[in-house]
Amino acid sequence: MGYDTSIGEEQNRVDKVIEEINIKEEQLYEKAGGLKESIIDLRKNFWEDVTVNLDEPDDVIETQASIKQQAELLMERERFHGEIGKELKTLNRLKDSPYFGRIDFTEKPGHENEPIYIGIASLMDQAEEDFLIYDWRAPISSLYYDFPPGEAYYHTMDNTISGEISLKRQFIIRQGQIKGMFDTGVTIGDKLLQAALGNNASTTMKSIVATIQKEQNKIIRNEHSNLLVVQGVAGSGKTSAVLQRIAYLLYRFRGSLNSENLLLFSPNPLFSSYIQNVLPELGEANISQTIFLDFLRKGIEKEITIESPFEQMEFTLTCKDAAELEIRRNNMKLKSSLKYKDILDDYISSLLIQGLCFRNITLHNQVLISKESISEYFYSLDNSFAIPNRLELVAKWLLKELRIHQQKEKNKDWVMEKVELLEKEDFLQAYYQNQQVDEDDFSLEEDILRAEVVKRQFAPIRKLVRKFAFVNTLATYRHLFISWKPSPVPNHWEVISRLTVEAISTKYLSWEDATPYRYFRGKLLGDVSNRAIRHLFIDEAQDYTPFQYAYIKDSFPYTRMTLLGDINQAIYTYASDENPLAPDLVNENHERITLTKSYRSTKEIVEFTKGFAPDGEIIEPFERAGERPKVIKIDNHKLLPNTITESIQSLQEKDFETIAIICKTTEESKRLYGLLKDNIPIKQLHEETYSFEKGILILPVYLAKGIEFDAVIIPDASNKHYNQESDRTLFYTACTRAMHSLTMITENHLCSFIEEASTKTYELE
Ligand SMILES: Nc1ncnc2c1ncn2[C@@H]1O[C@H](COP(=O)(O)OP(=O)(O)OP(=O)(O)O)[C@@H](O)[C@H]1O
Repeated sequence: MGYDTSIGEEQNRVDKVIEEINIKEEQLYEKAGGLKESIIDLRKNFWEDVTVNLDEPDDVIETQASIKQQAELLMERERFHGEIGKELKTLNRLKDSPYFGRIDFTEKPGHENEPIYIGIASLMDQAEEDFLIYDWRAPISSLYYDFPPGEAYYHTMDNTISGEISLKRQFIIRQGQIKGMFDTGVTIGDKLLQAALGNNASTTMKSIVATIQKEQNKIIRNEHSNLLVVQGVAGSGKTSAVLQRIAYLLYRFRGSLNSENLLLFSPNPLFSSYIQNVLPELGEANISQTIFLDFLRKGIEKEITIESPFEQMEFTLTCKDAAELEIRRNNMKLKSSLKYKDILDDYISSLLIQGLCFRNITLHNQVLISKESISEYFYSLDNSFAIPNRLELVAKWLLKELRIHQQKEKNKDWVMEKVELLEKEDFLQAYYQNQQVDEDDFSLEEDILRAEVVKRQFAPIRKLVRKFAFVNTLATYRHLFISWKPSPVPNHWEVISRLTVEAISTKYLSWEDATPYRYFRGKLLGDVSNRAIRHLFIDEAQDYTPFQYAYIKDSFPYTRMTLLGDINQAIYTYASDENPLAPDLVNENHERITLTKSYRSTKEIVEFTKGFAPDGEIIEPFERAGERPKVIKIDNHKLLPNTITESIQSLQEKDFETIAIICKTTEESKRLYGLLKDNIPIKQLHEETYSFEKGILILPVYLAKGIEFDAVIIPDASNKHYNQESDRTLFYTACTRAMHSLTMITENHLCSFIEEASTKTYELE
């Protein structure tokens, strides 16, 4: 029998739990206070408590040990202080809302029926015997997510425990008061989910712990897959699930895994800030996030300009010159492919014998060591050694040569000029560093100062040599298109070569060349694989080309990966029609989870977008009602600003707070912004926008990836604007950003995608 308690009794329990929390909090404050004083004391008296004696070697060792011991003590206390702070924060959160779920579970056979309350963290009673609250990530809590009332089981580390759930209850508790309580039936009762999804959009993503769905729970709790691939339709909770997964892994492997071991690749800076609250809300530290462009940038010379994926997209969507576009597309297609990786590998092998380009080593524009002599030295070394190993030997040789040059330079005139420019402190430092100087011997003094000046001039050169800066990787890459012929020669190789050489000559890398170049550079200079990152999460994985994905795998060979994406939203299809989510491309061992239910948008919006989604038949809407999407036809483009303004007014009357005008390109978004900005308070979002406020926003679709808004207006849904098959995923992505309302405006003809949707699924005005 379950404890079918009434709301009054449940509130009593909440009050009691809060009392316990208060007591715990008090105790922690006391501990923290005492600890803080002891840390301050320790810091103050650090040197007094250390035995310092440097007379004999043994004493030195003892002194070192004593310092180390004292430092460790301090660090340990500080760490403990940090942990208390974290615990206090969690208690504070629990005080507001101690839990969101309860299940009454009877373990078979003949066990007692036990109510289990689930919240964002565990809490024990004062005797440390019973759990007042179970962490949502505890093994037993999975019952709440995986089963309706009835037979159920969960896995512990080494066992499976079966039993029966007699009650399943959801709570909404705010400021310690129960605001809602629902007993759920056979389906996880989604009153709570209904309520959560019906809310207005927020400018930062929220955690979904209270309403995780069974399929999402599989993603969150997956522990054994080295590669987990999630294909989930728009709004199916991929991003939400991956963030809860991170929190789960940090909890499950606490002690051996921390936030520095995890890395998330996100689609744009706006998205990064959009999700930044979720982990702290769950009491976990944020993990590192980066956009792929920034990740590449770190390994490419600073003086090279790299095109961003958005610039590439903007070019493709706005280029009016068909021939130029064709060449560029061919370039993208080749350089996105694994075939191109093979070409690079062949070229790299050929460089073992000849062709590597070097740079002169110069001082004040005078060549000290010429590139020809570096090349000669390099190619005199045993060619069975890998290139990076040979470069290591070249660097050693160069450093030795530089020492000889340094000696020679010392007596030149320019050195004396620089000596005179030395600052007083530098002067003294150089002078006294050399203690055996005879103070009356001026020639020795000059010698020391000259040596100091030359050493300083050579220091940056030596540093660059250690970094192999004497190898000109960009020129070597360029030569691939000038003096080398791949075999077999790929289609359009000649025009592709011309295009690439032209760009590289101005130190510009197109987005399609950025990853291949980074890969190439790594192979020449010797990339060390990243061992610190134990889990890598790639959101919007469908937007990575096969080459990029192969490069990522190469860079993180020991890392577990979770790829999340949606083939329907593959907006870079013009560059590559293969993507890393496609089953035939992921040929290594992996586990695949498919999410088909869409939670973000109302049923009406999902029914409409399903009509033209590339893989539409599998999309299921969540039962949340709203108005049908609206298509407004105008006869003249001059009416557009007014039509948009009127739509916004009517949306605001319905209390929608975040209204996004989603354009196809930045060009369109700039133009429209110009037309609207004097009439309505509107914010334009661009590639460098890092956060946004509620209100009226205008942005291109590729920056809206992963984000959602109360209402979306598509200002030009005509067949002139969305006219290519490759526009389908763009249009689908734009429409699926809407939670509650979708409006499309078109002059003349509707785009073919709308026409593919059943006319019953939208309203035509
Ligand atoms: N189990 C859930 N409980 C509550 N809300 C949920 C749940 N799953 C998804 N949502 C909500 O649905 C919306 C979409 O989720 P999310 O952004 O994670 O989906 P996605 O699959 O990454 O979408 P897209 O691919 O379209 O960017 C969010 O508002 C999220 O909070």
